[in-house]
Amino acid sequence: MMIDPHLPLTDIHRHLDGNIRPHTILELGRQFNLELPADELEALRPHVQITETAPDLVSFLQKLDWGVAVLGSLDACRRVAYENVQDLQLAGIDYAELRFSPYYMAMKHQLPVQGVVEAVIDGVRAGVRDFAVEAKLIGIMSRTFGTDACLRELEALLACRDGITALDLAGDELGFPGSLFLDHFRRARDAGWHITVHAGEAAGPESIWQAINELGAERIGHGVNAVSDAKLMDYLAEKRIGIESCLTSNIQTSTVASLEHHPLARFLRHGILASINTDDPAVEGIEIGHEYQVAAPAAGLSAQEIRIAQQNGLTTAFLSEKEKQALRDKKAA
Ligand SMILES: O=c1[nH]cnc2c1ncn2[C@@H]1O[C@H](CO)[C@@H](O)[C@H]1O
Ligand SMILES: [Zn+2]
Repeated sequence: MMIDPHLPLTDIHRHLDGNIRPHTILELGRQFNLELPADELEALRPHVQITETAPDLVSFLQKLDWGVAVLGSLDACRRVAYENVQDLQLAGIDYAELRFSPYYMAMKHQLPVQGVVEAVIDGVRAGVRDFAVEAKLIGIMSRTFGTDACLRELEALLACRDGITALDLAGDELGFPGSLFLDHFRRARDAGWHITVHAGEAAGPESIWQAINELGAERIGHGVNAVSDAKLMDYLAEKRIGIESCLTSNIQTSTVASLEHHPLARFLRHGILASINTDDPAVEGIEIGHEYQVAAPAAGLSAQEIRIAQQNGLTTAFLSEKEKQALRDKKAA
């Protein structure tokens, strides 16, 4: 029993556009008359789910493409957002930060980017009402499509700034370094948003320093390559910068060779506020329970360390102290 039932279970690194159900991909494909690589579930699965380790991050990310390719209308975006909240309930998650890239979702069918943001906010709001879980939204800029596309999605997100809690940067970290996005993040900070950045996943520790010092990151997505920089390890602990670890994802992207080599246990033993999260559950074919029950023990975490990681998820969540306490009280009862 690796999940403490008396503590809130969180998932603070979870892409809603990386968690589109294969069954929904089939249905939307039919609805919009789209050519899919297969027309039944088992044959579709290898096209939308990782079946063997991808050689690198960018190859892994291609598996997300069919999910967004079937988003033929804003209603489809709303549906996918709504189903994502139902998935939280099914997984036993009490609180999640769901992240999404509106430009990536809009791209294939040239949907209005701001319309996508509104549809996602709407779908999540309906889901939270119907499924009795808590969720907040993080806007993603997909660096892979360049600085101009990122500006477009930033502006669409800013138009709905009250429905969004934080800004993130995801996609091809090696091809598009954080230094290209200084102005984008200045505007996000001015809007009063929290900041988290995918860093130190494909690139080295310098990318993590850059995210903290130049982009204003309060948390780091993945951050695996921090282990090679002792000063950075100290800094992360001292400044209480959260590391959003995603164990299975890091194996599937070939970021880490195997779970026993994953740095999460070293982060925790160093006093870093690292947490356990899914990343892209439908694409990975896992859920949060698997990360706690199977992946974390395989990564060398003791039961007590897993419990600390569970606490760290709430500690580093983009919530007020009052909101965190309300979640704790609900579980302790
Ligand atoms: O593990 C990851 N590392 C970096 N970027 C990611 C990861 N998973 C998904 N995305 C990126 O996030 C956006 C969709 O939310 C897309 O840009 C996708 O490529
Ligand atoms: Zn991610």
